[in-house]
Amino acid sequence: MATSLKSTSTGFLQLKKPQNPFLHHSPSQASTVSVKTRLLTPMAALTMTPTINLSQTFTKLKNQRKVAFIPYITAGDPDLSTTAQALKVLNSSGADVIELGVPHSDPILDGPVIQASATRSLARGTNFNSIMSMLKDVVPQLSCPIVLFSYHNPIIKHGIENFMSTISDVGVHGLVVPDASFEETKSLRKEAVKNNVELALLTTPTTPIDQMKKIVEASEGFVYLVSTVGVTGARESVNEQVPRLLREIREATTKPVAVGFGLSKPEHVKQVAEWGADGVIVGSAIVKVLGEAKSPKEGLKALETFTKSFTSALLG
Ligand SMILES: O=P(O)(O)OC[C@@H](O)[C@@H](O)c1c[nH]c2ccccc12
Repeated sequence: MATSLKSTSTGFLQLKKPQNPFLHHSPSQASTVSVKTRLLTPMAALTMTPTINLSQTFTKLKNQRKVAFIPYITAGDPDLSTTAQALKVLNSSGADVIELGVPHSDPILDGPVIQASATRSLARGTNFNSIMSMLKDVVPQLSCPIVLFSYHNPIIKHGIENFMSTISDVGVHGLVVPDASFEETKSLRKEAVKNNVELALLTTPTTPIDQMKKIVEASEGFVYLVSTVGVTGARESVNEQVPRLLREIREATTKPVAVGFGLSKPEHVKQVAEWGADGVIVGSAIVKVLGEAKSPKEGLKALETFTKSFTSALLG
């Protein structure tokens, strides 16, 4: 039985477990880099599209009065080469930020769809290093920032400094560590900041107000509002508490707020956008379409159609 999310020091704690970059350049540096590249190797300049970071992305969208569409997929499901193509399909279908999950053997915050996805990916032999080499190749072809999702344990095993410099070097802009306690996020944030990686934190419907204020104060890039208690997974409807939760967060911070958990239909994301969210996150429903298709080719085709149903709902 998957563990449900409960509020704790960080934002949320699993019942089972008692605790809850991008060598990205600032625009001026980016233009320097692209100018240098253009002078040296014109072809490289064609693929070098220095993306902006999370905060800048949300500011750009706010100026355009747009709500960010943020899909989540598991790296390596059904395989890493399909993930590389899926990232490009998501980007070209209108994703504004992409969440990419590092598959974990014990994804206790995830529902059955993402748990199955992680299992398929791990069975293919996906690991942190193979994901990084895929990203090194693909990120320069994307115009939207990547937020890596990793459980806490693998980061500690890898070494926080090494983990942060590696993800920054391949062009990852943001990081979410959903099972890190608030205390644990402090050491993560220290290394993330050094590597220009924005560490986004999560708050839930059961996070005490004072704790939520600490979380939104420390969160970088955006605040992840988990819309409902429980684990990830498509729900029939969106929690009616979201407007109140958004109001409470808005009183505590001007940072952008993206809402996730359970959103699985275009009308869900439209509703959450109308409630004033700066971004909407869809994971399980997207993972299912891509990972459970009869073939990778069919999965990618279905992914494009499904993604466009969300992005057009947000434009409507
Ligand atoms: O799958 P859903 O219900 O659409 O929720 C988004 C979620 O999948 C994604 O943001 C995510 C994947 N794994 C997580 C673990 C914890 C919190 C969030 C996540």
